[in-house]
Amino acid sequence: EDDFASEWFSKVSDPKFQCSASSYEDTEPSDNPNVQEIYKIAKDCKELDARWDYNFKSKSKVKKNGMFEGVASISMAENVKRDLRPEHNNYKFGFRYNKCIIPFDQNIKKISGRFVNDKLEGHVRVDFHSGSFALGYAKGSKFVGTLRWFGEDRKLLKLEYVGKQPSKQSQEEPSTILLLIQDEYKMKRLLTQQSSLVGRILVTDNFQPLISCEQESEEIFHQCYVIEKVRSKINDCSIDLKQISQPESDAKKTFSWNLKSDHKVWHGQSKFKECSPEWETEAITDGIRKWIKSMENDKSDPFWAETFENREPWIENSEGLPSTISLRFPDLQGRNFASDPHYGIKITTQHGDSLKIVKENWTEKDRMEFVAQTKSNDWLQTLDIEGRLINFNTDNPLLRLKEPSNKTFYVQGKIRNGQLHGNVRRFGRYITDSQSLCSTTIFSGLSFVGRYDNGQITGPMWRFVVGNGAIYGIADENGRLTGKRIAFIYPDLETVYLGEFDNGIMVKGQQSAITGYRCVNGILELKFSEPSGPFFHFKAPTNETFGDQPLLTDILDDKYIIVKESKVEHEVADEGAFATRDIPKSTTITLYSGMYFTKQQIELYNNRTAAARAARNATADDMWYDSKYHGSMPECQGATITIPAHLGSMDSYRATLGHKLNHQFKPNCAYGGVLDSPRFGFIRAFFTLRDIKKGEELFINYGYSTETGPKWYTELYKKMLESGEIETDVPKPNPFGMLEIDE
Ligand SMILES: C[S@@+](CC[C@H](N)C(=O)[O-])C[C@H]1O[C@@H](n2cnc3c(N)ncnc32)[C@H](O)[C@@H]1O
Repeated sequence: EDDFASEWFSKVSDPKFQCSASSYEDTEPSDNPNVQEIYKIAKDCKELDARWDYNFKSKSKVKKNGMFEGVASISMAENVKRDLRPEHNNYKFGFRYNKCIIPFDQNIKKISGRFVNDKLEGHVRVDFHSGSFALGYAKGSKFVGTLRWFGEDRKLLKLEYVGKQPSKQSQEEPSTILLLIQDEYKMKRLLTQQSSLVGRILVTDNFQPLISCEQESEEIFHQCYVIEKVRSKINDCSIDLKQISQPESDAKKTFSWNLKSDHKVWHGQSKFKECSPEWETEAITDGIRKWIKSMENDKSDPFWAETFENREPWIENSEGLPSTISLRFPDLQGRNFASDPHYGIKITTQHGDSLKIVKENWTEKDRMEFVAQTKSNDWLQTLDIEGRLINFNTDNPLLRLKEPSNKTFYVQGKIRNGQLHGNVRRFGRYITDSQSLCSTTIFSGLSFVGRYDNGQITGPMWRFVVGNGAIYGIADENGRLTGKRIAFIYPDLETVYLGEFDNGIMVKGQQSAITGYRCVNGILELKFSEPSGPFFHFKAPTNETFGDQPLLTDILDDKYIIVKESKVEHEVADEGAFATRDIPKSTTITLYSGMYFTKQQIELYNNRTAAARAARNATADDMWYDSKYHGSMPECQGATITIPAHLGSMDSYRATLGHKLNHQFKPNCAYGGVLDSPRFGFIRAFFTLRDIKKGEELFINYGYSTETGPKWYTELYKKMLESGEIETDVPKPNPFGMLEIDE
C-alpha cells in the first residue's frame, strides 16, 4: 500500500502529468468568500486591481461582444504602477471591449483553460512572471480539488486540496492531505485533515516511514512517533492516508526531532548531549571549551530538544491579540545602546505562532514589553521574530523584522505566558563597565547562557565577554552576577579570579582554579578551589593613573610571563618577556593595560612630548622613544593605552606585562584584539601564534612603517631582507598596527 503513495507522489510531481477530470467530479468550489476566483470581471475599470491591459486569445474566433469562450488564454503584461503602464499593443483587449478583469494575483502572466460564458471551467494552468506556475481544475472560475504549485525549475513546491471535501461515501473519516511541501531538508510535510491528527503533521521523505509530529518550528518537531501502518486511497491526484496502527500509548516511543541536524532525542533520554550531569575532574579545560563551542554555534540550537511538559495556552486579550510578552535582561538595566543600529531581539515562540512586534513600551528601566500579534496562520512562516531593542526613553516607531547579523544583539529562548522560561542564549556582547568609552558598542559573539524561570534568571549563569573571557556564577535574586562566589575566567579557561562581584564587576577577587565541571539541564556548572593570594579588584586606568595597583602583576601575566633582559642583541633592546611554561598555540597570555587616554587626551599628550623634544633639539628616534608603549584602541572612540616612557621600568609599573614584548618580523605572538578584563576594563591582549616552550622569548610584530619607523626597526628590516629571512612585503600583523602612532 505504501508503495502506492510514493508512486502517486512521483506522478503528481511531474507537471506533464494531468490529473483526470473525473477525479474532480465530486468536488465543489469552496463557499468560503475568502477563496478568490482566479479572475473576476470588474464591474468598473476603476476598481482596485482591475486590469484592462490584457489580451484574450482563443483558438476559435473571439466573440464580437468580447465574451470569454472556448479554449483560450488571458495574458497580462508585467504589472507596473497603474499610471505608468505602457500601452502595450498586445494587451488592449480590456480597453477595446471596455471589460476589465481582476486576477487573484497581480504577478500572473497567463491564465490558460477552457472558458464558458466568461468563466473558467475544467483544467487550468496559471503562469507567473517569475516562471513558476500552478496546475488545477476550475468550476465557475474557482479552483477545486488538488491544486499543484510548481517552481521555475518545474519542481513541485506545494500540493494543496482546495474547495469542499468530497462527499463522504463511507463512514470512514477521510484524511485528505491539505498541503504538501518539499522543504530544504528534502522532506515532505503533510497536513492531514483527519481529526485524530489535529495539530499534527506528517513528515516523510518517501512515504515509508511516515512520522507524525507536533511542529514547533521550521526544523524542530516534538512528540513524534512512527506510523507503522498506513493505508492510502488514491484517487488520481488526491490521496487519503489512513493510519491503521494506533500510536503506541507508550510515551517512550516518542521523540523530538531536529530536521536540520537530523538529531532525534527519544523520550526519557537526556535532552542535552553537551556534557554529563556527573562532576568531571579530568581534562577540565577541554570539557569547558567543548561546551562553550556548542553554545557559540548560533546555527544550531543546543537547547532545541527542551520542551515544556505543561504548555500553557497562549492567552489572548479581548481584541484577539496575544498577551504581552515581556523580556527581562537585568544586566542591561540603565545601559544605552542607542548609537548602534544593530541590536535586536529574536524570539522563538513556544507555539509556532509567528509573531510580529507592533509596539514596544518600557514600563520600567530594566524591562521591555512587546505587544505582539500573530502574523498569519501560515504554518510555514518562520517562527523567529526580531525587533529592535531598547532605545531608552525614546518613542520607537514600528519595530522591524530582520535577519540577525553577527553584530546583532539577539536572544534565543522560549516564552511561556509571555515570559522567558527555560534555557536562554543571548548573542551580542557589551562591555561590563558601563562607564567605558566602548560601553555603547555591541560586539559580536555569544554573551549569555542561563536559565529563566517564569521571566527570572535563576541558578548558574554565564556571561561571555569581549576577548572570550567569561563571568560565571549563581544568579542572585535579581538575576545578576552579584555575590561572594562569582568567577572571572580568562580565555585560557584556566586562570580564574574568584570572589565578590557586583553585576559582573569584580569587587574583591583572589586567584582560584577550576576543579570540576558538570552539566545540569544543559547548563555548565563549575567547582573551584579555595581562592588564595592577594586581593584584586576592578579599577579602570585613567590618563593620570594605572588604576590603583600598578605593582601587583595580574594573575594572567604572572602565570605565563617573566620579564628579564632581552636576548635581542641591540643597544635599545633592553628588557623582554619570556615564557614561564610550555604554552599551547592560541592562548591569551598577557594583557596590555597602562594609562588610558581618550582621543583628545592622547593628542594633548603627544603635543606636549613633541614640544619638549623640539625644545631640546631631539632626534627623530626620540619621538619613537616617547611613544614606544602606545597602543591604540580604535574600538573605543580613538582612545590609546600607553605607559609614559619614563615610567616604563618594572619598578614603576608591572600590573600588566604586554608592553614588555619586543618586536620580531616573524613573531611567536600576536595582538589578539581586545579583552574586557576584570581589573582594568576594556584593554588589549596578546596570544600565542604557535606552541611555545618554557624559556622562549616572546615577540610580536609591531607593524611600524618600514620606511619611517624607528632606526632599530628599519635597520632590522633591511637586515632581514638581505638575509632572505623575510619577503619584501611583510604582511601587516593587524589592522591597527601594534604600537602604531597616530601622528
Ligand atoms: C614596547 S617596548 C618593548 C619592551 C622594552 N624592550 C622594554 O624594556 O621596556 C618597545 C621598545 O623595545 C625595544 N625593542 C623592541 N624590539 C626590539 C628589537 N627587535 N630590537 C631592538 N629593540 C627593540 C625598542 O627600544 C622599542 O622602542
